[in-house]
Amino acid sequence: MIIHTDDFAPTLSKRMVSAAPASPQEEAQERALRPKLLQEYVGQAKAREQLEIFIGAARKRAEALDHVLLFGPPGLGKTTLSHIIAAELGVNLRQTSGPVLEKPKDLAALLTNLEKNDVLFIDEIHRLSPVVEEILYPALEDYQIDIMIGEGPAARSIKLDLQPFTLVGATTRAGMLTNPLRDRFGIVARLEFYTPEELTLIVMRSAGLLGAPIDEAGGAEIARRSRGTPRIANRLLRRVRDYADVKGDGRITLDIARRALAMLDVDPQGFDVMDRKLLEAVIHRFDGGPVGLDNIAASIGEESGTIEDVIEPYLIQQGYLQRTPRGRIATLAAYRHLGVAAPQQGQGGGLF
Ligand SMILES: Nc1ncnc2c1ncn2[C@@H]1O[C@H](COP(=O)(O)OP(=O)(O)OP(=O)(O)O)[C@@H](O)[C@H]1O
Ligand SMILES: [Mg+2]
Repeated sequence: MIIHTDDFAPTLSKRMVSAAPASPQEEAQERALRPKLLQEYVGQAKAREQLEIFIGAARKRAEALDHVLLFGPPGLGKTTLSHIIAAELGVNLRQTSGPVLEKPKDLAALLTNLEKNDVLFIDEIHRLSPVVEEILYPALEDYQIDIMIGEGPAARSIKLDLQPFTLVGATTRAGMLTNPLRDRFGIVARLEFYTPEELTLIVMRSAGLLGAPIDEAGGAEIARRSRGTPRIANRLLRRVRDYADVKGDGRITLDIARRALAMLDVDPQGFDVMDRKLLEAVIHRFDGGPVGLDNIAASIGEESGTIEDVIEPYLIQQGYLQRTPRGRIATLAAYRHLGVAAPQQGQGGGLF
Protein backbone atom coordinates (compact mmCIF):
# COMPACT_ATOMS: atom_id res chain seq x y z
CA MET A 1 0.00 0.00 0.00
CA ILE A 2 1.23 3.48 -0.84
CA ILE A 3 -0.03 6.49 1.04
CA HIS A 4 0.18 9.55 -1.16
CA THR A 5 0.23 13.04 0.19
CA ASP A 6 0.07 15.77 -2.40
CA ASP A 7 0.02 18.78 -0.20
CA PHE A 8 3.66 19.14 0.69
CA ALA A 9 5.21 20.54 -2.46
CA PRO A 10 7.02 23.72 -1.51
CA THR A 11 5.43 26.87 -2.88
CA LEU A 12 7.39 27.93 -5.88
CA SER A 13 6.93 30.39 -8.63
CA LYS A 14 5.77 28.70 -11.81
CA ARG A 15 8.93 28.27 -13.81
CA MET A 16 9.33 26.17 -16.86
CA VAL A 17 12.53 24.76 -15.48
CA SER A 18 11.54 24.79 -11.84
CA ALA A 19 12.50 21.44 -10.44
CA ALA A 20 9.41 21.23 -8.26
CA PRO A 21 6.42 19.33 -9.59
CA ALA A 22 3.90 21.86 -10.87
CA SER A 23 0.58 20.10 -10.34
CA PRO A 24 -1.03 16.83 -9.29
CA GLN A 25 -1.48 16.18 -13.00
CA GLU A 26 2.22 16.47 -13.59
CA GLU A 27 2.84 14.14 -10.66
CA ALA A 28 0.69 11.54 -12.38
CA GLN A 29 2.65 11.98 -15.61
CA GLU A 30 5.86 11.61 -13.63
CA ARG A 31 4.72 8.38 -12.06
CA ALA A 32 4.25 6.93 -15.54
CA LEU A 33 7.85 7.76 -16.46
CA ARG A 34 9.40 6.65 -13.20
CA PRO A 35 11.88 3.80 -13.50
CA LYS A 36 10.79 0.85 -11.37
CA LEU A 37 14.07 -1.01 -10.88
CA LEU A 38 17.64 -0.07 -10.09
CA GLN A 39 18.71 -1.28 -13.52
CA GLU A 40 16.49 1.31 -15.25
CA TYR A 41 17.65 4.09 -12.96
CA VAL A 42 20.05 6.21 -15.00
CA GLY A 43 23.12 7.86 -13.51
CA GLN A 44 23.94 8.33 -9.80
CA ALA A 45 26.53 5.57 -10.18
CA LYS A 46 27.78 5.95 -6.62
CA ALA A 47 24.40 5.78 -4.92
CA ARG A 48 23.30 2.95 -7.18
CA GLU A 49 26.35 0.84 -6.53
CA GLN A 50 26.05 1.26 -2.77
CA LEU A 51 22.38 0.39 -2.82
CA GLU A 52 22.88 -2.62 -5.08
CA ILE A 53 25.29 -4.13 -2.59
CA PHE A 54 23.37 -3.33 0.58
CA ILE A 55 20.02 -4.37 -0.88
CA GLY A 56 21.55 -7.63 -2.13
CA ALA A 57 22.97 -8.34 1.31
CA ALA A 58 19.72 -7.55 3.11
CA ARG A 59 17.79 -9.78 0.75
CA LYS A 60 20.25 -12.63 1.17
CA ARG A 61 19.91 -12.50 4.95
CA ALA A 62 16.17 -11.75 4.84
CA GLU A 63 16.84 -8.76 7.05
CA ALA A 64 15.65 -5.18 6.94
CA LEU A 65 17.93 -2.88 4.97
CA ASP A 66 19.75 -0.30 7.05
CA HIS A 67 18.04 3.11 7.19
CA VAL A 68 18.73 5.23 4.12
CA LEU A 69 19.00 9.02 3.84
CA LEU A 70 18.67 10.47 0.34
CA PHE A 71 19.53 14.09 -0.14
CA GLY A 72 19.87 16.49 -3.03
CA PRO A 73 18.01 19.22 -4.91
CA PRO A 74 14.41 18.64 -6.07
CA GLY A 75 13.69 16.49 -9.10
CA LEU A 76 16.86 14.41 -9.04
CA GLY A 77 15.11 11.15 -8.21
CA LYS A 78 14.79 10.76 -4.43
CA THR A 79 11.16 9.64 -4.47
CA THR A 80 11.90 7.42 -7.47
CA LEU A 81 14.78 5.79 -5.64
CA SER A 82 12.72 5.14 -2.52
CA HIS A 83 10.14 3.26 -4.61
CA ILE A 84 12.93 1.32 -6.29
CA ILE A 85 14.43 0.35 -2.93
CA ALA A 86 11.13 -1.16 -1.79
CA ALA A 87 10.61 -2.91 -5.12
CA GLU A 88 14.13 -4.36 -5.12
CA LEU A 89 13.69 -5.57 -1.55
CA GLY A 90 10.33 -7.05 -2.48
CA VAL A 91 8.53 -5.31 0.41
CA ASN A 92 5.70 -2.79 0.87
CA LEU A 93 6.35 0.92 0.70
CA ARG A 94 4.54 3.33 2.96
CA GLN A 95 4.91 6.95 2.09
CA THR A 96 4.42 10.10 4.11
CA SER A 97 6.18 13.39 4.70
CA GLY A 98 7.59 15.44 7.55
CA PRO A 99 4.96 18.20 7.64
CA VAL A 100 2.07 15.72 7.40
CA LEU A 101 3.09 13.93 10.60
CA GLU A 102 1.77 16.45 13.08
CA LYS A 103 1.44 14.37 16.22
CA PRO A 104 3.43 11.49 17.68
CA LYS A 105 0.38 9.28 17.27
CA ASP A 106 0.37 9.88 13.48
CA LEU A 107 3.81 8.35 13.23
CA ALA A 108 3.03 5.65 15.81
CA ALA A 109 0.07 4.50 13.71
CA LEU A 110 2.26 4.18 10.64
CA LEU A 111 5.04 2.39 12.48
CA THR A 112 2.84 -0.17 14.20
CA ASN A 113 1.26 -1.09 10.85
CA LEU A 114 4.54 -1.93 9.16
CA GLU A 115 5.13 -5.52 8.19
CA LYS A 116 8.48 -7.27 8.50
CA ASN A 117 11.25 -5.48 6.52
CA ASP A 118 8.86 -2.90 4.99
CA VAL A 119 10.09 0.47 3.79
CA LEU A 120 8.74 3.63 5.39
CA PHE A 121 9.45 6.62 3.17
CA ILE A 122 9.40 10.03 4.86
CA ASP A 123 9.77 12.86 2.37
CA GLU A 124 10.97 16.27 3.59
CA ILE A 125 12.25 14.59 6.70
CA HIS A 126 13.92 17.84 7.81
CA ARG A 127 10.43 19.16 8.54
CA LEU A 128 9.51 16.58 11.21
CA SER A 129 8.40 18.24 14.41
CA PRO A 130 10.66 17.58 17.40
CA VAL A 131 8.01 15.59 19.29
CA VAL A 132 7.52 13.29 16.32
CA GLU A 133 11.24 12.95 15.79
CA GLU A 134 11.57 11.85 19.41
CA ILE A 135 9.37 8.81 18.72
CA LEU A 136 11.50 7.92 15.77
CA TYR A 137 14.78 7.45 17.65
CA PRO A 138 13.97 4.25 19.56
CA ALA A 139 12.02 3.01 16.55
CA LEU A 140 15.08 3.31 14.35
CA GLU A 141 17.48 1.92 16.89
CA ASP A 142 15.62 -0.91 18.59
CA TYR A 143 12.39 -1.25 16.60
CA GLN A 144 10.46 -0.07 19.66
CA ILE A 145 8.29 2.90 20.45
CA ASP A 146 7.24 4.48 23.73
CA ILE A 147 3.69 5.69 23.73
CA MET A 148 1.76 7.52 26.41
CA ILE A 149 -1.51 6.03 27.59
CA GLY A 150 -4.02 8.18 29.46
CA GLU A 151 -3.65 11.73 30.69
CA GLY A 152 -2.66 13.71 33.75
CA PRO A 153 -1.37 11.87 36.83
CA ALA A 154 -2.72 8.53 35.51
CA ALA A 155 -0.65 8.78 32.33
CA ARG A 156 1.93 6.10 31.82
CA SER A 157 4.26 5.15 29.07
CA ILE A 158 4.33 1.72 27.51
CA LYS A 159 6.77 0.14 25.10
CA LEU A 160 5.56 -1.43 21.89
CA ASP A 161 7.65 -3.73 19.73
CA LEU A 162 7.74 -3.05 16.03
CA GLN A 163 8.61 -5.24 13.08
CA PRO A 164 12.09 -4.60 11.72
CA PHE A 165 11.78 -1.96 8.98
CA THR A 166 13.79 0.43 6.84
CA LEU A 167 13.32 4.15 7.05
CA VAL A 168 14.10 5.95 3.81
CA GLY A 169 14.29 9.68 4.47
CA ALA A 170 14.50 12.27 1.71
CA THR A 171 15.50 15.88 2.05
CA THR A 172 16.67 18.77 -0.06
CA ARG A 173 18.52 20.10 2.97
CA ALA A 174 20.75 17.65 4.78
CA GLY A 175 22.08 20.57 6.79
CA MET A 176 18.73 21.04 8.46
CA LEU A 177 18.59 17.56 9.95
CA THR A 178 19.34 17.29 13.64
CA ASN A 179 22.52 15.40 14.45
CA PRO A 180 20.84 12.57 16.38
CA LEU A 181 18.55 11.91 13.42
CA ARG A 182 21.31 12.05 10.84
CA ASP A 183 23.45 9.69 12.91
CA ARG A 184 20.80 7.00 12.76
CA PHE A 185 21.05 6.49 9.00
CA GLY A 186 23.44 3.69 8.09
CA ILE A 187 23.38 4.56 4.38
CA VAL A 188 23.62 8.15 3.22
CA ALA A 189 23.36 8.86 -0.49
CA ARG A 190 23.84 12.28 -1.95
CA LEU A 191 22.22 12.68 -5.35
CA GLU A 192 24.15 14.76 -7.88
CA PHE A 193 23.05 16.73 -10.92
CA TYR A 194 23.00 14.53 -14.02
CA THR A 195 25.39 14.91 -16.94
CA PRO A 196 23.96 15.84 -20.36
CA GLU A 197 24.75 12.28 -21.52
CA GLU A 198 22.76 10.74 -18.67
CA LEU A 199 19.88 13.13 -19.27
CA THR A 200 19.91 12.22 -22.95
CA LEU A 201 19.37 8.58 -21.99
CA ILE A 202 16.48 9.64 -19.74
CA VAL A 203 14.90 11.79 -22.47
CA MET A 204 15.19 9.00 -25.05
CA ARG A 205 13.70 6.49 -22.64
CA SER A 206 10.81 8.80 -21.72
CA ALA A 207 10.15 9.61 -25.38
CA GLY A 208 9.93 5.88 -26.02
CA LEU A 209 7.40 5.47 -23.21
CA LEU A 210 5.36 8.41 -24.53
CA GLY A 211 5.53 7.09 -28.09
CA ALA A 212 7.12 10.33 -29.29
CA PRO A 213 9.44 10.01 -32.28
CA ILE A 214 12.76 11.66 -31.51
CA ASP A 215 16.29 11.62 -32.84
CA GLU A 216 19.45 11.60 -30.75
CA ALA A 217 20.34 15.25 -31.53
CA GLY A 218 16.88 16.43 -30.49
CA GLY A 219 17.12 14.42 -27.28
CA ALA A 220 20.60 15.76 -26.52
CA GLU A 221 19.42 19.35 -26.99
CA ILE A 222 16.60 18.89 -24.49
CA ALA A 223 19.02 17.17 -22.11
CA ARG A 224 21.56 19.98 -22.32
CA ARG A 225 18.98 22.55 -21.30
CA SER A 226 17.48 20.66 -18.38
CA ARG A 227 19.57 22.03 -15.51
CA GLY A 228 20.97 18.56 -14.77
CA THR A 229 17.51 17.49 -13.56
CA PRO A 230 15.40 14.56 -14.85
CA ARG A 231 12.12 16.18 -13.77
CA ILE A 232 12.91 19.21 -15.95
CA ALA A 233 14.09 16.99 -18.83
CA ASN A 234 10.78 15.12 -18.82
CA ARG A 235 8.80 18.36 -18.63
CA LEU A 236 10.71 20.00 -21.49
CA LEU A 237 10.29 16.81 -23.51
CA ARG A 238 6.51 17.02 -23.17
CA ARG A 239 6.45 20.67 -24.24
CA VAL A 240 8.81 20.11 -27.18
CA ARG A 241 6.67 17.20 -28.25
CA ASP A 242 3.61 19.49 -28.31
CA TYR A 243 5.55 21.93 -30.43
CA ALA A 244 6.63 19.18 -32.82
CA ASP A 245 3.03 18.03 -33.19
CA VAL A 246 1.72 21.50 -34.00
CA LYS A 247 4.60 23.16 -35.84
CA GLY A 248 6.23 20.12 -37.42
CA ASP A 249 5.45 16.55 -38.40
CA GLY A 250 5.60 15.26 -34.84
CA ARG A 251 9.26 14.26 -34.93
CA ILE A 252 11.54 15.82 -32.34
CA THR A 253 14.68 16.93 -34.17
CA LEU A 254 17.47 19.29 -33.20
CA ASP A 255 15.83 22.14 -35.09
CA ILE A 256 12.41 21.57 -33.53
CA ALA A 257 13.94 21.26 -30.06
CA ARG A 258 15.88 24.51 -30.47
CA ARG A 259 12.87 26.44 -31.71
CA ALA A 260 10.57 25.07 -29.03
CA LEU A 261 13.03 25.78 -26.23
CA ALA A 262 13.67 29.30 -27.47
CA MET A 263 9.92 29.87 -27.42
CA LEU A 264 9.83 28.59 -23.84
CA ASP A 265 12.56 31.05 -22.84
CA VAL A 266 14.96 28.31 -21.78
CA ASP A 267 18.41 29.52 -22.76
CA PRO A 268 21.24 27.30 -24.07
CA GLN A 269 22.58 26.71 -20.52
CA GLY A 270 19.14 25.66 -19.37
CA PHE A 271 18.87 28.83 -17.33
CA ASP A 272 15.47 30.39 -17.12
CA VAL A 273 14.16 33.74 -16.02
CA MET A 274 14.79 33.15 -12.31
CA ASP A 275 18.38 32.04 -12.86
CA ARG A 276 19.11 35.06 -14.97
CA LYS A 277 17.33 37.36 -12.53
CA LEU A 278 19.47 36.06 -9.70
CA LEU A 279 22.74 36.46 -11.58
CA GLU A 280 21.70 39.90 -12.81
CA ALA A 281 20.80 41.00 -9.30
CA VAL A 282 24.14 39.87 -7.87
CA ILE A 283 26.06 41.57 -10.67
CA HIS A 284 24.12 44.79 -11.17
CA ARG A 285 22.68 45.55 -7.75
CA PHE A 286 25.39 44.16 -5.53
CA ASP A 287 28.49 44.73 -7.64
CA GLY A 288 29.02 41.03 -8.13
CA GLY A 289 28.87 40.28 -4.40
CA PRO A 290 29.59 39.09 -1.85
CA VAL A 291 25.93 39.48 -0.99
CA GLY A 292 23.86 37.65 1.62
CA LEU A 293 21.06 35.29 0.69
CA ASP A 294 18.38 37.48 2.30
CA ASN A 295 19.41 40.49 0.27
CA ILE A 296 19.22 38.49 -2.94
CA ALA A 297 15.82 37.16 -1.90
CA ALA A 298 14.43 40.63 -1.23
CA SER A 299 15.90 41.92 -4.46
CA ILE A 300 14.39 39.29 -6.76
CA GLY A 301 11.20 38.66 -4.80
CA GLU A 302 11.79 34.98 -4.07
CA GLU A 303 11.96 33.15 -0.76
CA SER A 304 15.48 32.58 0.47
CA GLY A 305 14.71 28.89 1.06
CA THR A 306 13.70 28.48 -2.58
CA ILE A 307 16.84 30.22 -3.72
CA GLU A 308 18.96 27.97 -1.54
CA ASP A 309 17.24 24.68 -2.41
CA VAL A 310 16.13 25.16 -5.97
CA ILE A 311 17.81 27.98 -7.83
CA GLU A 312 21.37 28.31 -6.64
CA PRO A 313 22.61 24.69 -6.36
CA TYR A 314 22.78 24.33 -10.12
CA LEU A 315 24.34 27.76 -10.61
CA ILE A 316 26.98 26.86 -8.04
CA GLN A 317 27.61 23.41 -9.49
CA GLN A 318 28.02 24.92 -12.96
CA GLY A 319 30.45 27.55 -11.66
CA TYR A 320 28.34 30.68 -12.15
CA LEU A 321 27.95 31.49 -8.50
CA GLN A 322 30.14 30.94 -5.46
CA ARG A 323 28.99 30.49 -1.90
CA THR A 324 31.43 32.05 0.56
CA PRO A 325 31.16 32.80 4.28
CA ARG A 326 30.62 36.47 3.36
CA GLY A 327 27.87 35.76 0.85
CA ARG A 328 27.30 34.88 -2.79
CA ILE A 329 29.71 35.98 -5.47
CA ALA A 330 29.12 36.03 -9.24
CA THR A 331 31.97 34.37 -11.14
CA LEU A 332 33.53 35.40 -14.43
CA ALA A 333 31.35 32.81 -16.16
CA ALA A 334 28.26 34.65 -14.94
CA TYR A 335 29.50 37.97 -16.33
CA ARG A 336 30.26 36.27 -19.63
CA HIS A 337 26.92 34.52 -19.77
CA LEU A 338 25.06 37.79 -19.34
CA GLY A 339 27.38 39.63 -21.71
CA VAL A 340 28.50 42.04 -19.01
CA ALA A 341 32.08 43.26 -18.75
CA ALA A 342 33.68 41.89 -15.58
CA PRO A 343 35.22 44.40 -13.19
CA GLN A 344 39.01 44.61 -13.19
CA GLN A 345 40.83 42.77 -10.46
CA GLY A 346 40.86 44.71 -7.21
CA GLN A 347 37.92 46.86 -8.29
CA GLY A 348 34.23 46.39 -7.89
CA GLY A 349 34.44 44.30 -4.76
CA GLY A 350 34.08 40.63 -4.62
CA LEU A 351 35.16 38.90 -7.77
CA PHE A 352 38.55 37.70 -6.53
N1 LIG B 1 17.73 8.24 -12.40
C1 LIG B 1 16.62 8.46 -13.11
N2 LIG B 1 16.40 7.84 -14.25
C2 LIG B 1 15.30 8.10 -14.98
N3 LIG B 1 14.33 8.96 -14.61
C3 LIG B 1 14.48 9.60 -13.46
C4 LIG B 1 15.62 9.38 -12.64
N4 LIG B 1 15.52 10.14 -11.53
C5 LIG B 1 14.36 10.82 -11.67
N5 LIG B 1 13.73 10.51 -12.80
C6 LIG B 1 12.48 11.09 -13.30
O1 LIG B 1 12.35 12.40 -12.74
C7 LIG B 1 11.11 12.58 -12.11
C8 LIG B 1 11.33 13.28 -10.78
O2 LIG B 1 11.97 12.41 -9.87
P1 LIG B 1 11.56 12.32 -8.32
O3 LIG B 1 10.12 12.63 -8.15
O4 LIG B 1 12.03 11.01 -7.83
O5 LIG B 1 12.44 13.49 -7.73
P2 LIG B 1 12.65 13.90 -6.20
O6 LIG B 1 14.13 13.95 -5.99
O7 LIG B 1 11.86 13.05 -5.31
O8 LIG B 1 12.09 15.40 -6.18
P3 LIG B 1 11.49 16.22 -4.90
O9 LIG B 1 12.68 16.71 -4.12
O10 LIG B 1 10.76 17.37 -5.56
O11 LIG B 1 10.60 15.32 -4.15
C9 LIG B 1 10.51 11.20 -11.97
O12 LIG B 1 9.21 11.20 -12.44
C10 LIG B 1 11.31 10.28 -12.87
O13 LIG B 1 10.57 9.97 -14.02
MG1 LIG C 1 10.14 13.54 -4.20
